[in-house]
Amino acid sequence: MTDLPGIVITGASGRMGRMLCATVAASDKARLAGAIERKGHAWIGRDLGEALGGAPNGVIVTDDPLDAFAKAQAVIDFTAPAATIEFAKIAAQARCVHVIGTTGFETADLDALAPAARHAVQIRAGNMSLGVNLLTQLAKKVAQALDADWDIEVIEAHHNKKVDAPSGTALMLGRAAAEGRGFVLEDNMESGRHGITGARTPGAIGFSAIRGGDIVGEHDVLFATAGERIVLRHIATDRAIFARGALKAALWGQDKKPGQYDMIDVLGL
Ligand SMILES: NC(=O)C1=CN([C@@H]2O[C@H](COP(=O)(O)OP(=O)(O)OC[C@H]3O[C@@H](n4cnc5c(N)ncnc54)[C@H](O)[C@@H]3O)[C@@H](O)[C@H]2O)C=CC1
Ligand SMILES: O=C(O)C1=N[C@H](C(=O)O)C[C@H](O)C1
Repeated sequence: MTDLPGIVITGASGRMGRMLCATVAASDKARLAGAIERKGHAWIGRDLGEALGGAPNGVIVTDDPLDAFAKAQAVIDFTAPAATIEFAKIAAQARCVHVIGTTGFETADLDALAPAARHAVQIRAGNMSLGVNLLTQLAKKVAQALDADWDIEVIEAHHNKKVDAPSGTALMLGRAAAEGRGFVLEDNMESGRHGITGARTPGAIGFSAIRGGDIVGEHDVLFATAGERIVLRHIATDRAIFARGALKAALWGQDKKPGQYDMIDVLGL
């Protein structure tokens, strides 16, 4: 046992869970304190290191988050909205920093997350990478600088197992552009065009989603007007960028007051 902050990974067997376990285990600033999977999962009761295909590491995968969170200082959670809402309540009880990478929340889900942040630090972002968070700032600036006759479209591409659309990142970029234009995204967004849609709604921010193969995550913010276009683009080729950002957030949150934060706060952008 060391004095390093202990971190629990939820959804440890998932695409991001595996990457997070490896990132925390390799860090000299944190220790891997626990691994959670859903009830009935084949990894429950197994040594995490062995389940990941390597040497035993002494971390036993559990479906009991309260016991695991109580022995840790932070939880990194890339799972699913319903699971994350439950983890938020338990992180608040255990006074653990809760880093939320999960996407696909409805408005009611976000409302359900809020009370837990009265007791614990909650850091949530649809994308934990430095590049995307920087791009949100650029999207806001460009949207602010251009006239309303520049149409804004967000185009995203992901692997064929992704369950939510638009992606959390696309929504972050769309929200930033809407903020630059001085409106709330939900008041003027268009997604899933199909059939006789009619002409584009002036001023709306449009969303398109591509799903295929093993694409890690690609996002364009397109600004288009008569005679010219600007494209802001981010391409993720390695999930390690998200895991590194999440670990940074977990460490950053250690001395912060309870409340809701995002990666702009963590990165100081
Ligand atoms: N914010 C960011 O930077 C990023 C966010 N994501 C988001 O993270 C989430 C997970 O993505 P992936 O790892 O690709 O999905 P995945 O499906 O590979 O993994 C999800 C894991 O969560 C586990 N899980 C689900 N319910 C659970 C519960 N109640 N208790 C414990 N474990 C539970 C599943 O068993 C699975 O192992 C998605 O919402 C995705 O959009 C993904 C990459 C980056
Ligand atoms: O599900 C994914 O894979 C990803 N999800 C996040 C999102 O919804 O934007 C971040 C990244 O693009 C990968």
